[in-house]
Amino acid sequence: MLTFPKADVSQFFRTYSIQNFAVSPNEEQLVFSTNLSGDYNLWAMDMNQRFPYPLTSMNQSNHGLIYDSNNRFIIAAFDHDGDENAQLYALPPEGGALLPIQVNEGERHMVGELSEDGRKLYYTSTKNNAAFLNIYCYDLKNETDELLLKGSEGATTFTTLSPEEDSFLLRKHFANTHSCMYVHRDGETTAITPDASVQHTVESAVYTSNEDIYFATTYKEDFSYLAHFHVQTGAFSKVLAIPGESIVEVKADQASGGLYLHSSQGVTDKLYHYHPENNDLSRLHLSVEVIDKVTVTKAGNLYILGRGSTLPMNIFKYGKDDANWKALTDFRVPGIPREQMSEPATISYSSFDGTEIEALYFTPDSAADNGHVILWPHGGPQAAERKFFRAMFQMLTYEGYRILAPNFRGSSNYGLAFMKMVEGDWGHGPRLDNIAAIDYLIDHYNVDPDKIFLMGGSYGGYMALLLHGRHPDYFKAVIDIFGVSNLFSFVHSVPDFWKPIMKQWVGDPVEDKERFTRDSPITYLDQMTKPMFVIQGANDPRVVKAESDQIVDQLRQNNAEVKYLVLEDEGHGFSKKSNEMSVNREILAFLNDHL
Ligand SMILES: CC(=O)N[C@@H](C)C(=O)N[C@@H](C)C(=O)O
Repeated sequence: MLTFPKADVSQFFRTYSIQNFAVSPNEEQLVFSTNLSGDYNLWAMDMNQRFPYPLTSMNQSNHGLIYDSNNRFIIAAFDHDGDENAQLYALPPEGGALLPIQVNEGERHMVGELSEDGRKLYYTSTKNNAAFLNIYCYDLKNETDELLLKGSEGATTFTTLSPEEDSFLLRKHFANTHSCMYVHRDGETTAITPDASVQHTVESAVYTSNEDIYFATTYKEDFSYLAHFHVQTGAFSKVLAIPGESIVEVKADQASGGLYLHSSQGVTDKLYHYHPENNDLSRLHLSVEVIDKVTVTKAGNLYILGRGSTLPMNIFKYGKDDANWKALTDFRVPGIPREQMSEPATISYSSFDGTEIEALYFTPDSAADNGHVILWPHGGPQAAERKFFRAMFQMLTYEGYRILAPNFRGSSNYGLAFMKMVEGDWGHGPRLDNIAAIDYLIDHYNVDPDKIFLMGGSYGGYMALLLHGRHPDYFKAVIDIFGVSNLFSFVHSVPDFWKPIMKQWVGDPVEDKERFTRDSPITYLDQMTKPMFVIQGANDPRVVKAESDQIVDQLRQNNAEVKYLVLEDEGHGFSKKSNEMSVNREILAFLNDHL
């Protein structure tokens, strides 16, 4: 009877996101960081009532959240307008004024854990050790701060406290594909894998008793598996591998004596319950495609934060009686049911050297299809494009665009060896994997080679710039969102605690001068002939504004067509709804102008 108007761009951004959550130990309250009011704040819901109420009004992103085990207060970390310098505060469960716990301008703090009595806060900070970080313990009663461990060799972070609080686990980050975990007891620091000098990762670890540690590692394997370390004897053993999957998160289920294992495989995740005692592994069905966080309470209740290609981030509780997930939040896209959104196809192609690459391909409804493809190289680069909701992708497919997102070599979730393939090769193999993705689509999916756009953020922005400079004929127009433009300046401008990993990750500007020149987009200014749109957050600490400034300045000196948008109150992403909406409106307008 009634015909409603087509959705406006903004409708896709009228869904909200969740950065983090915590459940009160008595399970009466759920606390979460969401941009429900437009900017990120902490909100809460009483479990018996489930209507959200605000706890904070500071309008900043959350970088850590823990609840006192006696339900008296919450510890939370917030940065300022995207600068990622998280400061630590305490607040009452009812919300209100924040009590500063560690607020040191220009420093970054990472929340660790609270002692069982809620008196001691273990945390990591850049203060006094910007490159390797330090681990501290702050006494909330006496207001005294104790240095527990000075970081060295790689960024050193606190991870877990032992049940008797006489030891803790710490992680050293030597590279994204080389990070080891150590147990620190009686002044001694011991690796929980047999040889820390062998390149491998330790992803996640839990104490199941004061002497038993279960963790996920790639030690001498390509895919991460479950391992065990006995603190007293120092014995390491491999416990369980799931073929083709990487175990990325391990959570103890004290109530059953078992473990929850979160595994990843390419573009999706899986969840298992495992009993080390009887080796019993059972898979839980999921209500999401990708899990962002798993929490298990003392009573044994399981909560997850997760999302899917057509499902915005939501928090779910697992019902053990009916083996079903109950949604505690209900973020959705107003007016657009999930069936009307684009569910991507997972495709696989052989790249220039025979390496098999997986990609997600989003297509619009055939009536809306404008025949144009947007190539989206993801960021990281040691991350992956997965089946997680992106309002921008759903908005663009609704508007008629197809999106191709390849998990080029170097992407995570395909094994350690694949992830290593981008190290010291930022601009050759991954670039050609992106070109092979387009060629594959042209050959197999009836795509017109004259209808291809290019857009990416961060490393994806770097790749968009590089592809533009080296393969301009492939693309109609290019959007770079906080992309690296110059490897020489990038390696010096990243946060100090990233610097120890730069040599393995990107290379050495002196030894690898020739490769840095060849792989820096700024080398190819003269070939950047297509219309460009560059977007940058002024406070971005990862890819600093100077990366975008320099390429825009030089392109303009070359009389190239380049539009430049700087967001003064953002960092590495768009945390404020008003910014997210206006940026996406401009992205759509730019693409439509160059159809
Ligand atoms: C050290 C590291 O790998 N950082 C990534 C998470 C990251 O932020 N990379 C940037 C360059 C990006 O592509 O997002």
